[in-house]
Amino acid sequence: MLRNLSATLESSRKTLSSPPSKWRIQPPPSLYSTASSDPRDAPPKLLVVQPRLRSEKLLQAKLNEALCLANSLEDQRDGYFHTDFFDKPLPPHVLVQNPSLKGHKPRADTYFGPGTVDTIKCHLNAVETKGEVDAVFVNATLSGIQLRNMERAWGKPVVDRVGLIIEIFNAHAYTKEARLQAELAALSYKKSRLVRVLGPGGRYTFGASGEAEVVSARGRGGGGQGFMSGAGETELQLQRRRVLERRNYLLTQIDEVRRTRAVQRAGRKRHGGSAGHRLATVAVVGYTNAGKSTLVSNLTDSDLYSDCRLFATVDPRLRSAALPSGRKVLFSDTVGFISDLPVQLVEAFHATLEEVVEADLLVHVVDSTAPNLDEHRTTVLQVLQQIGVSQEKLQNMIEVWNKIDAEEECMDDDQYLDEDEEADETSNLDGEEDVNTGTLMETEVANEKSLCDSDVIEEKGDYSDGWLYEDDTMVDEGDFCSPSSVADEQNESSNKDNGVEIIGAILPSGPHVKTSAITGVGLQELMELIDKKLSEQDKKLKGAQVVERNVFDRKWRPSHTQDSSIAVEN
Ligand SMILES: Nc1nc2c(ncn2[C@@H]2O[C@H](COP(=O)(O)OP(=O)(O)OP(=O)(O)O)[C@@H](O)[C@H]2O)c(=O)[nH]1
Ligand SMILES: [Mg+2]
Repeated sequence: MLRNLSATLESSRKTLSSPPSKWRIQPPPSLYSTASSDPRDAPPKLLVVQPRLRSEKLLQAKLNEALCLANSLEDQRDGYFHTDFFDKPLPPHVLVQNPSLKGHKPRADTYFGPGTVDTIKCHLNAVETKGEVDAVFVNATLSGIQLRNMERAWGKPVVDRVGLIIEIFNAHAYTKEARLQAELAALSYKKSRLVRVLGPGGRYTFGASGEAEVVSARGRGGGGQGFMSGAGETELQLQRRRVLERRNYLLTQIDEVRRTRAVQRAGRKRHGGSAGHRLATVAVVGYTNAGKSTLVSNLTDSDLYSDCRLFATVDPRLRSAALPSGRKVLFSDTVGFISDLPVQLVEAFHATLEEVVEADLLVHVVDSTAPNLDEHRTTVLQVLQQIGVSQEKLQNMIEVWNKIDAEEECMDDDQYLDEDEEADETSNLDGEEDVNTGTLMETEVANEKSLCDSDVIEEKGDYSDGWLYEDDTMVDEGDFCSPSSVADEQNESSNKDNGVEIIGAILPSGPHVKTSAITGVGLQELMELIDKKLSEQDKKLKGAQVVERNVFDRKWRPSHTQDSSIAVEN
């Protein structure tokens, strides 16, 4: 399924002595178009399948994010992306019934019910007549079995949310450190999704592709138990061993990276500062696309890569700047977070995220134009807690609401829209936007709807700075509950086990500073606040050191009586 996963497994295979051909790992079907020999020439075109959510606002935000994710998958060449994000056409997409709603559970075999599976197939066929789709992206977390069954049903590679995010990390990683970590994440993801499939030559094997019925991810069904079990189990073990061997190799390499980073950090702290200060590091964190890189670039007068595609930054960067007091500090620009951030990524990117944990001060950049801003803030805090940032640092964190220039624009637009609607209630924004984005037009959508008569399915035109619009007529309002129940809908699992209450206590009621990283508004204020917080910290630290030194002195300096007793003994 995933191109990088297949490369990973292929390389792990090569590290072993050549196994019998029957044990070869099935290369997963590629997300990338088969027409192009070099996948970097043609980023894959994905059909986005978005399960419905109870709240319209959340649905709009999630669909928008899913479309951005789908368009963000592109390999870097020489450190650059070769297509402009805004030149990319909007990926085709469908809204379907959410199997988790109404208290139901998603099906174990296909996630969606049979009606929805057929509807998506039908829609895929319609879109495919235009030669538009390489793979299907389902914006949910799927098991290996569900992925394989969907691939069989739709005849296309299928990727879920976790898989796509990991794939994007792999595509965007440029430095050795980021590549190692992204590969490790891909391996961990892969390991939990080995399934039994029918490979070429009619043999059952464990891998990420194949045609036949998935029997079990645990290798049951081969007969017998333990060593006496069937051949399938042995193959699964073999696959797992290969994955484990590669994993161990990657972990060793990443450990080297961590050690190097730790030495560099210690060196910076000891020697880097000026005027008696240690060189403090300020880590800039936040949801992906919040404007972290743009902000760091502007604060440090540098030129970090920033882009509307998600996870534009996977390779962390440090840049220095002078605060208003003249004190020199380092700003660390790092990977952005996202809701349902794959746990494999958090674990694999430990070395990179350690910079955040070890930073002297955190600046949390929030995209103030995001309709689900609170969800973004909570997600970031959850991840920070997950990676082990101390409560003290979280409480001392500066929250910056960025893109206030766009916020104003949005407000202007809203005003304009209201006036427009009043003037002409029949005007339809979707139609206009569809022309611009080159996606399915309303009429075409209508035709497809007649083709696909079962289930809920929908097409919308714009996503770049807009969301779904009010006329979302296919929505069954009866399915929806009050907005208060929305937060735990998409992220049920992530909210459940994390300290939501603790997060509520940490979250400031509003921003400390409002900025526009593009126009420079609020940046001076931010620098002053950073300066103030760091000098406060220094004072606290100095106090602590004085106490420590006194203790140290008392402990080790021998008293007069001790001296004399030693003299006597001598
Ligand atoms: N209007 C406006 N756009 C901004 C502002 N800051 C950043 N952007 C835009 O937002 C997009 C994302 O910016 P980045 O700096 O790449 O965001 P990021 O948080 O580093 O994103 P990742 O690295 O992908 O996590 C880019 O297109 C920026 O031009 C701002 O203050 N105003
Ligand atoms: Mg960035």
